[in-house]
Amino acid sequence: MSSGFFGYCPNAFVKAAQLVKHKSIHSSKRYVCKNRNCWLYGNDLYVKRQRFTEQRRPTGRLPILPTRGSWKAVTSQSTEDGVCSVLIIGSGVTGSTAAFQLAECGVDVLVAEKNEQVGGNIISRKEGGFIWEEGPNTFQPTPDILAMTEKLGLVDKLVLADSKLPRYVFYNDKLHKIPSSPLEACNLSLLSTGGKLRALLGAIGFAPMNLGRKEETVREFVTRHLGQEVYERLVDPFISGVYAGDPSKLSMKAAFKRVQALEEKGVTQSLIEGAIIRMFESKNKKTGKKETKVSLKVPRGSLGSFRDGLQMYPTTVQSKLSDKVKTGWKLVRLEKSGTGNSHQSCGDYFAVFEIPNGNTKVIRTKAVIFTSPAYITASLLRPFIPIASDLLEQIYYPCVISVSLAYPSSSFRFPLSGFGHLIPRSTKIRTLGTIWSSSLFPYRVPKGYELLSSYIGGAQDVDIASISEDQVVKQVDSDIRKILLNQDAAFPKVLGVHRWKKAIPQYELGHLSRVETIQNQISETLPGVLLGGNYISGISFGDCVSFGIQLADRASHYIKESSQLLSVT
Ligand SMILES: Cc1cc2nc3c(=O)[nH]c(=O)nc-3n(C[C@H](O)[C@H](O)[C@H](O)COP(=O)(O)OP(=O)(O)OC[C@H]3O[C@@H](n4cnc5c(N)ncnc54)[C@H](O)[C@@H]3O)c2cc1C
Ligand SMILES: C=Cc1c2[nH]c(c1C)Cc1[nH]c(c(CCC(=O)O)c1C)Cc1[nH]c(c(C)c1CCC(=O)O)Cc1[nH]c(c(C)c1C=C)C2
Repeated sequence: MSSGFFGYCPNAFVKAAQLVKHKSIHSSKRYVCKNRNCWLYGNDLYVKRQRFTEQRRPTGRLPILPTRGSWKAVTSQSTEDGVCSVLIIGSGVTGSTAAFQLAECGVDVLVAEKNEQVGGNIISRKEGGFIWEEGPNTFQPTPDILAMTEKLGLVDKLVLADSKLPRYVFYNDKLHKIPSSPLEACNLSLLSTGGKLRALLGAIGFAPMNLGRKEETVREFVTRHLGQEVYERLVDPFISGVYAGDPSKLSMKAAFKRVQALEEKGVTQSLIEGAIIRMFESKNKKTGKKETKVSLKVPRGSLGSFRDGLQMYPTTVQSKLSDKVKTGWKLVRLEKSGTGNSHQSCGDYFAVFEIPNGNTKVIRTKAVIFTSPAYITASLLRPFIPIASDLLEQIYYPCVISVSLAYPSSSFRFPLSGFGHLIPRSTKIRTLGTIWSSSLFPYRVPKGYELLSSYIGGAQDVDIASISEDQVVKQVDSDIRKILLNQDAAFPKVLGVHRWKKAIPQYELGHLSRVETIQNQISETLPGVLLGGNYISGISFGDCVSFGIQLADRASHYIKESSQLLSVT
């Protein structure tokens, strides 16, 4: 036994050994130590040490008499308050999509959401003639989103922003238009002549090879192909505007499958350059996937939302599924019924919830879809898959704060027309970027106002987490003044400040193999448990919709197969 093994729980090992030896525990039950850092399950002891869990079999010298001490049995295999075929944890875009699809196929589904409102990351607000978003702002209307829009009866609520609205990068005290084609890239004011030549060299094939074919960060990949300037002035701000991330930590392969795939297929470098430019229009388009057939057509490249904001999507699912969506239900524990070989058993699960009035509800279900963030799913599944839970916990979510401000139109140096601007981290401006929301959707502001949605924080500014709301607003306002406003512009109306303590999962080096290991352990240990959410599917709204549809498909197959198995045996 190594010293310090027990971390926070001295004597846990001895106590556990006593319990096992003297058979004062039941092997199919789970026991948790008072401080919740150690637990016993199936005769094995698990001890949590910082971010890792060690698994030990308590054997050896067993002194003194058995005592339950600070250990408590937590496997109640309680009688249930309700039953469903598929339980979905979380009502964000992934959970809402999966739930609606399953209900459409006649599967008995139940959604449990810990918050009082559905939507997860999606929060749309409406007040005083303004409509604004505190989470995602727009989506690229993929065939799956359009198909769901039709099925949900939301076609007349779909709003589209002009696809031609340019994106800008603020660099050297000027706004520079991002090119939307390789031709426009030649006239790009953002790059110096040297920077353009370096990118051109890469484009015609003079880029060093990735010797050893190691997994590259976004920074390594881009500087290798296109040079430092393209990286610093174009790709670093793009990464802010999608991941709020650090390009020297993100995995190229995981974050931008499509661009990396071009190189792996041996496609010429110039295509890589073109693809990087197109990242700004359409990132991560899936290849080889059967396209969903949809009658609703929209102009290519347009950006979508719904009349009162993106939250109309989950609230419409909620109203269609009525009492099958439970808000204020927080899953606190999952229990597995039955013992025996988990590969063969299609045993049920008991899900234990805390509900608003301080009571508990227990739901029995055949399958569970977890769409909760990785770190929450880790804590819920730790008793069954401790190693995979450690991997889930390693997925980093930085803090991002969204700040929605309204200024009189007269405050601006020029008429606002564009998607918004992003700011490279090499400048001294702290805000990551600002969406010119009233330019995208003019009906969302009262006449005479402009609405700006800014984002601050992210993986390269971890100190933001400890800054007060007032300071954040002052910082964002002062950054906007440097870029868009007249000197005498009045202080804005502050519509909303939302601190996303854990905003967006970062697809760092090793992400894809981490997810593969997690998925393998789940399918080996927990039949009928499926994982979804933006740390697996891809982070965009569209990725989550598509993955929600796939999850529904897999869950309904599982239900069919397991009921066939039961009728045969
Ligand atoms: C600030 C910000 C801006 C963004 N901008 C864009 C954008 O413009 N365009 C775009 O395409 N994407 C954008 N995204 C990304 C996109 O919004 C997300 O990837 C997507 O909304 C995630 O959906 P989800 O369903 O996977 O997860 P979530 O929205 O995180 O949903 C998970 C749900 O699980 C619930 N839950 C957690 N624990 C429990 C529990 N124990 N019991 C019950 N329920 C539980 C949570 O309350 C939550 O509702 C943005 C994200 C953020 C944070
Ligand atoms: C500055 C912070 C952020 C802004 N948006 C996000 C963050 C972290 C999150 C985000 N934005 C988009 C996506 C979906 C990505 C996808 O795969 O489609 C996510 C997760 C969309 C997006 N936003 C911008 C771009 C270039 C994209 C990709 C595709 C598209 O064009 O729609 C640009 C952008 N984002 C933000 C700003 C201020 C900005 C400015 C140009 C905010």
